[in-house]
Amino acid sequence: MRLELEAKSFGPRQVLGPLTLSVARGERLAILGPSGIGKSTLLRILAGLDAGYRGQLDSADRLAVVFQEPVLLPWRDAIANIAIPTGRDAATARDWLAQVGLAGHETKFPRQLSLGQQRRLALARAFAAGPDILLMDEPFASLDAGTAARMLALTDALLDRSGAGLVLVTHDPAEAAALKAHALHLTGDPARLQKD
Ligand SMILES: Nc1ncnc2c1ncn2[C@@H]1O[C@H](COP(=O)(O)OP(=O)(O)OP(=O)(O)O)[C@@H](O)[C@H]1O
Repeated sequence: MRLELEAKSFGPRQVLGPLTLSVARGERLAILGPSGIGKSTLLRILAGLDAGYRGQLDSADRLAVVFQEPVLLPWRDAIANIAIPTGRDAATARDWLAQVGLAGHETKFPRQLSLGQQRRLALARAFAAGPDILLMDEPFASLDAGTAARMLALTDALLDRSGAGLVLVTHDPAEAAALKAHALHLTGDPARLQKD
């Protein structure tokens, strides 16, 4: 996918652009920058969730998005949380749960899972959709160090296995390094992308 962003504004205030970003299967990018610079805004544009900008987004790729909040179906168990949004059957959903270390939790509801487990469920759902490109917005924030490290390793392994590309939004350069992602920095006002 490729984004040529001339400008993104909220009211009179331009927050982003001009900037260009492209990513393909097998490539990993991390978008770094301080709070409020426009990282989430950029990711939402890439995900097609915000069409209010000047520029062009070209994407024939299948995308999956992982947000900081796991955004699960509260009244459905873990299997249904994968099967319903992705259209996969229960056996496939079960297999994905096992791959993210959630075997034995198949019939639990999201509220019966810890935040780390909910995040892994959201990760399994994203990969179950078979994306070409995975878009992630701070998915490792507010986890304890051990849980975050395990989830980073899991994400790395699933990206390797699936061949999916990655755009990771984070304020933490260590996460970019752990995922072997090429780091791009948002800087300035309005913010533009700068290579390492
Ligand atoms: N819906 C909106 N309406 C008006 N301003 C907005 C809106 N969404 C974001 N902004 C502003 O745009 C700028 C970029 O916000 P954004 O959430 O993309 O930053 P961020 O880098 O993701 O920050 P954080 O790391 O804290 O999540 C901020 O100044 C924010 O206040």
